[in-house]
Amino acid sequence: MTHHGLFITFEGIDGAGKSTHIDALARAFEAQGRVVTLTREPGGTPLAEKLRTLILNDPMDALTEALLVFAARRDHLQQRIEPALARGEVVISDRFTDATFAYQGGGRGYDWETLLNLERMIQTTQGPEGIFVRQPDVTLWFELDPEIAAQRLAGARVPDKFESQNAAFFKRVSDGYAQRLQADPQRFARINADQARDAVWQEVRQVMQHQGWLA
Ligand SMILES: Nc1ncnc2c1ncn2[C@@H]1O[C@H](COP(=O)(O)OP(=O)(O)OP(=O)(O)O)[C@@H](O)[C@H]1O
Ligand SMILES: Cc1cn([C@H]2C[C@H](O)[C@@H](COP(=O)(O)O)O2)c(=O)[nH]c1=O
Repeated sequence: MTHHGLFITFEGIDGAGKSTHIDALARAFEAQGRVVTLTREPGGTPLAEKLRTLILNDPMDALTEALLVFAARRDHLQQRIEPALARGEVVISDRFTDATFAYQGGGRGYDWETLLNLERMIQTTQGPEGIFVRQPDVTLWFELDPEIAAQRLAGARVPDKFESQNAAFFKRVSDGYAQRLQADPQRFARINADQARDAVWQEVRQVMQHQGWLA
């Protein structure tokens, strides 16, 4: 049986609980016979993982950060995401371009229009139906109060450059996500991340069932 590729992204502030559910979603698709590519941004290819180390650890200005995340994304799209989608796989990515608008646009205050231009340039794809700008089929936005996310992360691991930002930064990141949702409401599903893990998982599952992708 041939399948259409599906591109699903998880988004939200650090500590919102995304990673907790990504594996479970992959297993649920596999149980239905789908091949899954699990990946993350920044990262997902050897080159993009090298850029990730720089992005998460080295101080740099907002434009440099934006250019590096888009460079990593271009490699990721070309080497992993597009080939997997062409094979009909389910691609699940822990973050994608909405994170750039949220963190570099919202958190850092970098120019939104420039990010839109970079998005168009980096995600332009040549497919059988012509040229288009690649976007996820569905984006799950894990919404959580920054104070609660910080409590969840406290002591869990050594914080990186982003995780050590204050609550005001994460409030701007959340506002950035909200702005992306407003611009493309059909693509987004809001997940109430301020619930027990099982209740969060039920919401994730329901979104997939609503799309007709999971039984
Ligand atoms: N629903 C929940 N209730 C309480 N704690 C949770 C819940 N979901 C996840 N956690 C815990 O919160 C912490 C952060 O979760 P997780 O790593 O999944 O978040 P994340 O969104 O992937 O973060 P990051 O983007 O920084 O990697 C972990 O210690 C995890 O066990
Ligand atoms: C894709 C992307 C990510 N970031 C930030 C957001 C997070 O703080 C880190 C990634 O860490 P995670 O534990 O894997 O969530 O990178 C960003 O600032 N811009 C981006 O485009």
